[in-house]
Amino acid sequence: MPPAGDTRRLRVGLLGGSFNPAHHGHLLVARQALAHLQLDQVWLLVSPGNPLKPRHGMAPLATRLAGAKALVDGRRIIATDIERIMRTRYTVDTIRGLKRRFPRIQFVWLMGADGLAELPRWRRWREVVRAVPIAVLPRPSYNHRALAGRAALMLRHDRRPAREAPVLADRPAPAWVFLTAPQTDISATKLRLANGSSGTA
Ligand SMILES: Nc1ncnc2c1ncn2[C@@H]1O[C@H](COP(=O)(O)OP(=O)(O)OP(=O)(O)O)[C@@H](O)[C@H]1O
Ligand SMILES: O=C(O)c1ccc[n+]([C@@H]2O[C@H](COP(=O)([O-])O)[C@@H](O)[C@H]2O)c1
Repeated sequence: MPPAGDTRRLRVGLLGGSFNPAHHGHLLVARQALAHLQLDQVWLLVSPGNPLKPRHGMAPLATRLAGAKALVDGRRIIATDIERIMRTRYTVDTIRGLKRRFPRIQFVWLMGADGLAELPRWRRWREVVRAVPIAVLPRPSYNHRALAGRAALMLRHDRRPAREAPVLADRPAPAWVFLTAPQTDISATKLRLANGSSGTA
């Protein structure tokens, strides 16, 4: 948190996800974002239901939220089901709702490289990009696909070098960076398979 008397606006990174279940890859991404982007907090937005993912195998929101809360410190990294409260599922609506509720916070959208590769499938994705700066975290086996994909190509003029990450939150959107950072190939899919669980247990 900024020191008392500091009038600098709070900088918050938003890591949206299913968290089915939450894992140490999420924690790594959140910690890297805090450090590289000089954020005050990261909020894990536990989704009521990713519009592109099947409902089958998706654990209840309360279970996924509890798992995410158990993983984080609840101070600089917090887990929230604010999308349930705002009744939003599409990111374009979530960001609009958050900016309305928290007009003084500077938000940055965070996602792994798989998110950048998938971005053109999101509802009104160009609007998302115009609404908030974006930081993409590297993820094994997705990085090349993401940087060679349609979103990266269409947004190439808005890409900022990774060394500008510390001021990304101050930049008007559209602006995005692809961070260089240590990577882990952990995924919720792998954990579900290892647990022999469909996610509903
Ligand atoms: N190992 C990882 N490295 C980088 N980013 C990650 C990693 N795991 C998850 N993320 C990012 O965290 C966000 C939420 O991910 P999500 O909850 O879907 O986890 P997941 O492991 O990708 O799940 P699943 O395997 O079920 O698709 C996404 O932006 C995703 O790219
Ligand atoms: O807005 C969309 O159309 C959209 C489509 C797919 C995924 N998202 C968001 O992307 C984030 C990552 O989702 P997930 O399930 O892959 O962890 C999460 O916040 C989702 O709500 C958003």
